[in-house]
Amino acid sequence: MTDPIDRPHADGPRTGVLLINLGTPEAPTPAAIRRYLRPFLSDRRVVELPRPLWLMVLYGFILPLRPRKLAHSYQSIWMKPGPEGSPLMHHSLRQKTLIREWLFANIGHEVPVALGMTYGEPSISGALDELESQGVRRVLVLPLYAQYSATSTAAALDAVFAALKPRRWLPELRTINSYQDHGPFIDALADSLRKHWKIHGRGDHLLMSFHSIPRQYFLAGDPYFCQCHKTARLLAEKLELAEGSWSVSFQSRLGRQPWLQPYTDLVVPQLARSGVRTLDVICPGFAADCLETLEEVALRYRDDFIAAGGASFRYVPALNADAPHIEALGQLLMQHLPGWLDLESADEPKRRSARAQAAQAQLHSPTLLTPPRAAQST
Ligand SMILES: C=CC1=C(C)c2cc3[nH]c(cc4nc(cc5[nH]c(cc1n2)c(C)c5CCC(=O)O)C(CCC(=O)O)=C4C)c(C)c3C=C
Ligand SMILES: [Fe+2]
Ligand SMILES: [Fe+2]
Repeated sequence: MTDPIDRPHADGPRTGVLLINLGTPEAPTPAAIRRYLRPFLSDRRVVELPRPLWLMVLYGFILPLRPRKLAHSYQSIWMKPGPEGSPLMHHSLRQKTLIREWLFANIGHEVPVALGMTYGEPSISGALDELESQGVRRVLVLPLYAQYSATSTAAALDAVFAALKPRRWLPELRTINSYQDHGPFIDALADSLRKHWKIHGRGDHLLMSFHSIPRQYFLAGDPYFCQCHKTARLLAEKLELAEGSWSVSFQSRLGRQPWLQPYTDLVVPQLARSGVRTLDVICPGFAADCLETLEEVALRYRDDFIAAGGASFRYVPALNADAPHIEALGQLLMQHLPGWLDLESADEPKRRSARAQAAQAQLHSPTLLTPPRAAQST
C-alpha cells in the first residue's frame, strides 16, 4: 500500500480499471492445482450443496484425487515454463497491456489498468494496491464474463468487496455486470468466425458451447442461461446463419446433479452420428482460452467427434487479446466511464476525440437504448 505521506491528496480523483478473470494454477502440478482448487471449490457462490456434505466430498475425494488427473490436462496445454505458461494467464496479461494502450490512444492520457483473479494470483487485493499506488480513487471493475452468472461474476465482485473490507479509505466503484449483447463484442465474435471460415471454409454446423452451471441455479434466478442464448442468437443473426446450421450447448459439468443442457460432450458425437462431417466449435463465454476450451473442447471433444464418425473438428480460438476484442472491451469501458474521465490533462484534440468516442459508445449500446427488461430477454 502507498505510504500515506506520499499520497497526492491535492490531485483530483484518478480513474483506473480492474480486470478480473477466474484464476488458474501457478504450475501444471498436482500441488499447485490443489492450491488453486481449494478456495475456488470452497466458494459458496460456486457450489451451493449442503456444506457438511460438500466439504466431505471436497476434502475426501476431489482435492486428494482430481489434481493428479488435471495435472496431465494442464501439461497438455501449458505454453512455457512458469505461471505465465497457463493460457488463461498468458492471454489475461496481454489483455491488460493492450487495454491500457487502447485507453491511452483513445482518451489521450494514461488510465491505470490492473488484473486480479478471483482465486489465486495475481490477487484482487494486490491489483487494488497497484491501482492505489498510482493514485486511483475511482475503480471501474470489469469481470471478463460476457454472460452474468452468480458463480462467476458475483464471485468476482464478492472478491473485490472482500479485498476492500479491511481498507479505510475506499475508492469509488463502478461494476460491469455483463456484456452479452454489446454490439462491438458480437462484432468481434462474428469477425473471428469470418476469419476462421476464410482460412478453413465453412463447416457443416456451428456449435456455440458455453460453460455450464447447475440447472438449479438457473431455476433459482441466475440469468446466465438466457444471456448465453442471447449472445448466440445475436451472433447467428449477425452472420445470417440458416436455422438448423447452428446450435447451443453447455460444457464442463461436474458431479451428478443436472446442469444446463444440452451437454456439449453428448452433442458433439450426436452431431457426427447425424451426418455432420465438419464441425466448427466456438466458446463465446470464454474471454481467454483456458483448460476448458483448449483441453476439454479442442482436444477431447475433437477425439470424440472423430471416434463417432466425424471428419474434421475445428475449434475457433477465444477472442483472447486479438484487436477486435480489445476494441470491444475498450468500447465497453468507455460506455461506463462518462463523468469519470479526467480529461483535464489531455490536450484539446485528444480530449475532443475522447468525448466523441464516449458519445459513440453510448449510441452503440443496446442496453442504453432498450428498457432493462427487454435487454434481459432472449
Ligand atoms: C463446480 C462448479 C463450477 C461452476 C459452477 C463453474 C462455473 C464457471 N466456470 C467458468 C470458467 C472457468 N472454469 C474453469 C475451470 C474449472 N471450473 C470448475 C468448476 C466450476 N465452474 C473446475 C473444477 C475447474 C477446474 C478445472 C476442472 O476441474 O475441470 C476455467 C479454466 C481455468 C484454467 O486454469 O484454465 C474457466 C475459465 C465460468 C465462466 C463459469 C460460469 C459461468
Ligand atoms: Fe468452471
Ligand atoms: Fe473442467
